Amino acid sequence: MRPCLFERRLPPLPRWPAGRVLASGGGDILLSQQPKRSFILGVDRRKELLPPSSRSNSEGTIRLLPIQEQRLQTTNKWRRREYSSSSSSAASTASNNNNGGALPSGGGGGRTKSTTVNSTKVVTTTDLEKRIAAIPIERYRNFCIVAHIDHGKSTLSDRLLEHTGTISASDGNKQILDKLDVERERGITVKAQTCTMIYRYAHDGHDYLLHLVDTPGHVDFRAEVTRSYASCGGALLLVDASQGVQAQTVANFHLAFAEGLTLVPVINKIDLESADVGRALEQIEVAFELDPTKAVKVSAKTGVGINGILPAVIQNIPPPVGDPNKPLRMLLVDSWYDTFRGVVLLVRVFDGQVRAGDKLVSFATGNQYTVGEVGIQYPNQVPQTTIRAGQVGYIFFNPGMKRIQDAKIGDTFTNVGCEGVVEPYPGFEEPKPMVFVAAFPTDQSHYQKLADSIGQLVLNDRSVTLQKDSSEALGAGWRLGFLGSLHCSVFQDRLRQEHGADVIITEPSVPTKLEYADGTELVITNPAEFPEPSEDHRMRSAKIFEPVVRATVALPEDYYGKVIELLEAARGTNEGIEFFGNQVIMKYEIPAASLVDDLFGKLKGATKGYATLDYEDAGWRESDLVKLNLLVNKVAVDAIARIVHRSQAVRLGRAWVEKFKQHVSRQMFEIIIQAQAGRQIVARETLKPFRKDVLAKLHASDISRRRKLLERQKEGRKKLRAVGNVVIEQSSFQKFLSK
Ligand SMILES: Nc1nc2c(ncn2[C@@H]2O[C@H](COP(=O)(O)OP(=O)(O)OP(=O)(O)O)[C@@H](O)[C@H]2O)c(=O)[nH]1
Repeated sequence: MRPCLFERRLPPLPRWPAGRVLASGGGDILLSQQPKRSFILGVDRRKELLPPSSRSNSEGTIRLLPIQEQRLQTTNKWRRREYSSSSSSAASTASNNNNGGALPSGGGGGRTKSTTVNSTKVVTTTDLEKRIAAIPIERYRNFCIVAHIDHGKSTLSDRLLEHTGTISASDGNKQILDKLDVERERGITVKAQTCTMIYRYAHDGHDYLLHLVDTPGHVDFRAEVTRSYASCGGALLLVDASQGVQAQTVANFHLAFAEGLTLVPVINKIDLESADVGRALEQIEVAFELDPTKAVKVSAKTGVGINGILPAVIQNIPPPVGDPNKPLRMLLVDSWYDTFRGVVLLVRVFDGQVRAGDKLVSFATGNQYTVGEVGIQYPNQVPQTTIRAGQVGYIFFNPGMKRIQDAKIGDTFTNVGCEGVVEPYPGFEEPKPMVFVAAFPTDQSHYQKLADSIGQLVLNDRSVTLQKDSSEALGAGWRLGFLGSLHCSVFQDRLRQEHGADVIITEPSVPTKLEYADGTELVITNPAEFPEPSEDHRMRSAKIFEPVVRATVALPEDYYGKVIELLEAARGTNEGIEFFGNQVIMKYEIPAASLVDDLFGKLKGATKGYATLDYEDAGWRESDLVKLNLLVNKVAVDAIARIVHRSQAVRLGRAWVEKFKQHVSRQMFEIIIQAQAGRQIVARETLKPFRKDVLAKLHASDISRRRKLLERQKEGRKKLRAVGNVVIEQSSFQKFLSK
C-alpha cells in the first residue's frame, strides 16, 4: 500500500470541539466525528432507462419504459441527453481519448453485449470488461469529492468524467451526476452519485480503475456523504478559492478525517477574479494541517489544472484492500426501486466476487436471493460478468427483491453457506427525521392520486418517514418526516414537478419530548397531539424537551456583531468562537426549531450572503414550550397547531390571527379568530359579518318594527354561531400556509 500523503495528525480539534478522541497509539489518533444522526436516501436513477423504442433483450440491458418514465424522458431534454451522452461518450471514448479512458477499438472475443441506439453501436461490454479484468486491485482507487455547498464538486466530477473519456466533452454535458430535475434547477446535489472511470496514468503507462462519488454539500444530505465514505479510500477536499474555507468544508473535513480517508486538497475556481489562492492555501494549512504545497489548483469550469488531479489521486489515495478469492463480503451502500428489476442495490465488494446466478444471503434479514445481473455505473448502468473485491457496482436479483424495506442500507451480503466465516460490516445508523409537516390534497377526491405520488417518492427516498394523518379542517392526509428544511422543500418540489401534485403542506415543525414524573417518555411529532394539562393531569409535572443542534457558522469578521445578535435571538448558546484571518467560525447550540424557522435565510440576509452554516444533532434540551393553537369561533384548527417557546407565543399568535384574517372571506355572521397559548388567548381578530339591510323596505318612523327586525337578525346570527358551522374554504388554509 502506498504511504498516505497526509499523516493522521490531530487537527486543531480544541478549536472545533465536535470530536472525541477514541483511541490513540503509535502517533495515530482516531476521532469520532460521526454525526449522531445518519440518513438514508434512495436514488432516482430513471436516467438509466433506455428510450421506449428499445426492447428488453435476454440479458436485460435494454428495457421498455413505464409510462411515467417515458413522459419524463420526452419532456426532459437532460434525460434524453444523458442517454445519448452516455452512449456517445463510450463511442467517442474509443476515438477521442488519448488519456487512457478509451475502450480498445477492436472488440474482444467471447461473450459480447452491446446496446444500440438508432443502430449506432455504443457500448461493447466485453471490451470494457476485458480492460477492467486486466487491472489488479492495487490499481483501483475509490474516492469522493467533499466540499462546502457550491464549491464546484459536480462541475469537477464532469471534468474528470470527460478527462477519462467516460463522457464526451462535445456533448456540452453539465453536472452529469446531478440527475434529478430539482438538482439541476436548484443547482444543488441531493443524492450522492457514483461513476466508474478508467484512466491510463502516463507516468507508468498502466490503466487504473477509478471510482468517483459526487457527494451533496448541503447539511441535510450529510448521510449521503457519510455513507459514501464507506466505499472510499480517500477524498478530494475541494475549496473555492474565492470563498475559502466555509462551515461545511470544516464539517466535511472532520467527517472524512474521522473515517480515516486520505485527503487531497484541491483549490477550485482559480479563474475567478476574486480568487485568493494564497488565502485558501493558508486556511487549509491552519485549519486542517494539510500541506499546501500538495494542493492541486484548478478551474473545474475552464479545465485549467485538471490534469493534475488524477495523478494526485493515484499517488496519494491508497487502493482498497480485499481478496477476490475469499468468500463474498459485500456492503449495501444504497438502493433504489426499479419497476422491472425490483430493488437495485449499489454495493461495495470488500472480499470475493459476485456474478449473475450466485446465491446470496443478507446478514440483516436472513433472506436469500439469486443474483440476476451485476454491473458498474459508467456513468449509466453497464452490465458485467463479475464485480470483484475493491469494486463498487450495482446488482439486482432474479426474482427481484420486491420490498425496498428489505434492502437495509449498511447490510452485508455473502454467499449462502459462508455466513459463519464472514464478518459482517458494522452498518450505518438509522436516519432520524428532524422536520415534520402534514400534507393534504387540495381536493379530497384526489386523495388516492396524491397517495400514489407520495408513495412513489418515498420508495426512492428512504429517509422520509410517512404516516397517515387527518385534520378536521383539511381532511385526510399524511404526516411526513424529513432530515431538514431543505430536504422537506426538495421533496415538495419533486412532488409538484414529477407528479403534478396539488397539495397543501403545513408549516414545518420539530418533535417535542415529554418526560412524565414516573419516568415515562413520549416523543410527539404532531403538535395537535401535544396534551394540554386539562386533558392529561400528568402534564402538570411533566418536563418538556426540544431538540437542539450544534451549529458551526463561518462568516467574515465584519458581520460578527450582527450574527451574534441573530443567534442570541434564536435562543442559541455560545460554545466557542475562533478567528483565523478575517474569517470567524462560531460554535453555537441552537434549538432545532429556530433552524427550521429559516435561520439560514436570516443569516444570509444579515451577512449579504456570506455566512455559511452547518450543524449536527446535539440531543434534547429542557425548554419552556407551549402549544399555540389557532381558534376559529373557539374551535382549534388542528392542522395549524405548533409547539413554540413561551417567549415567542404572543408575537407568533399576533402574526397568525392577522394573516388568517386576510385570507378568510366574510360570512353571514361574525368570525372570531384567536391565538391560544396553553390556556391563554394571546391574540384576537374579528371578521365582521355581511349585513343584510333588513330595514330597507321599512318606513323610517316605524321604530318598534325596526327594533323587532334587528332583534330577529341578531337571534339568527346567534343560532348560526351556536352550531359553530364556520365554513372556511380550503383555499384560505392554502394561502395562510403558503409563505
Ligand atoms: N468560475 C468558476 N465557476 C465554477 C467553477 N467550478 C464550479 N463553478 C460554478 O459554481 C457553481 C456551483 O458548482 P457545482 O458544481 O454545482 O457545485 P457543487 O459543489 O456540486 O454544489 P452542491 O452539490 O450543491 O454542493 C456553478 O455555477 C458552477 O458553474 C470554476 O472552476 N470556476
